[in-house]
Amino acid sequence: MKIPFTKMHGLGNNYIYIDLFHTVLPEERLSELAINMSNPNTGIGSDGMILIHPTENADVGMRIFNKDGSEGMNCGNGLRCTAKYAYETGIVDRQEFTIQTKANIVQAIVQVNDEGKVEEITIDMGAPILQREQIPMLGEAGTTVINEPFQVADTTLRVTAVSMGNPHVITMVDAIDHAPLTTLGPIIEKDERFPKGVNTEFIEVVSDEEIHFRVWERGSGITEACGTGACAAVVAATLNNRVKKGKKVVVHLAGGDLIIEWKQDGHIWMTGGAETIASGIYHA
Ligand SMILES: N[C@H](CCC[C@H](N)C(=O)O)C(=O)O
Repeated sequence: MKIPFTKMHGLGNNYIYIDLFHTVLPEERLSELAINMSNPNTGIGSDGMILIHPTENADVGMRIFNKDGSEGMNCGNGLRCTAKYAYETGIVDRQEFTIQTKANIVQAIVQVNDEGKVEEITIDMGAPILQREQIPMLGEAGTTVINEPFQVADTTLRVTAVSMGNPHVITMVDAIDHAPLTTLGPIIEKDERFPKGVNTEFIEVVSDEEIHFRVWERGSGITEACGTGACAAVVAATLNNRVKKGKKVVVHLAGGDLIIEWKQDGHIWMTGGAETIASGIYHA
């Protein structure tokens, strides 16, 4: 099977994009394709696969698969790349449009340069989900998880849990370069207290408008950036009274910066770039 693809990245968080407006893929092979295409040795190499697809519920739909073949519910960097692709290929003909994910429907706004190329994208990511059982995380239903002691390996972290449609658990550290990302990331990812797994973030809050951020992603391990994770990090820092609602926060991810604002209306807005790396034909 020959599959046209476009490889794109948002701050180094890179995926293989398949345009299902012009290509058909068998549903039963999607997980296998994500694993095989993501392999840097025998495939194209990426953090996973993203499908851009028609939907009656929005102008365009997006599905994300991690490199282990699991399907995620949402993807912030993927949304910015999907918005860029949809505008530049004419799937949409407006600079403001909607994108449906498995988690929700978001509003995208693209900034276009003189050559008709999308340079910057803002996504209204909607409101975060904070109820423990909706993260999901085990424990007393109806409660939130803010600065909660979390025993793991031989240490006790203080964690805050936030869902952006996908689960995130955030720990504030004093120095981001010493965050136990590679040691605790994979353990927390599979911890039974997170029945659907979890994306694990460590953040260093520099001021009420600046955060350093690193992530171990569910299903993909360490990535250069995680847009939903950056949103969850700003929510966590706000819930811990380290930043203020209604203020733009610069989140420094390994691959670059995102501007995140948790607005007074409860929605989170994410602004950042997206780049096209290459396109071609994958031989499945
Ligand atoms: N990198 C993505 C998140 C992927 C989430 C995925 N790892 C999962 O939830 O299983 C982002 O930019 O938001």
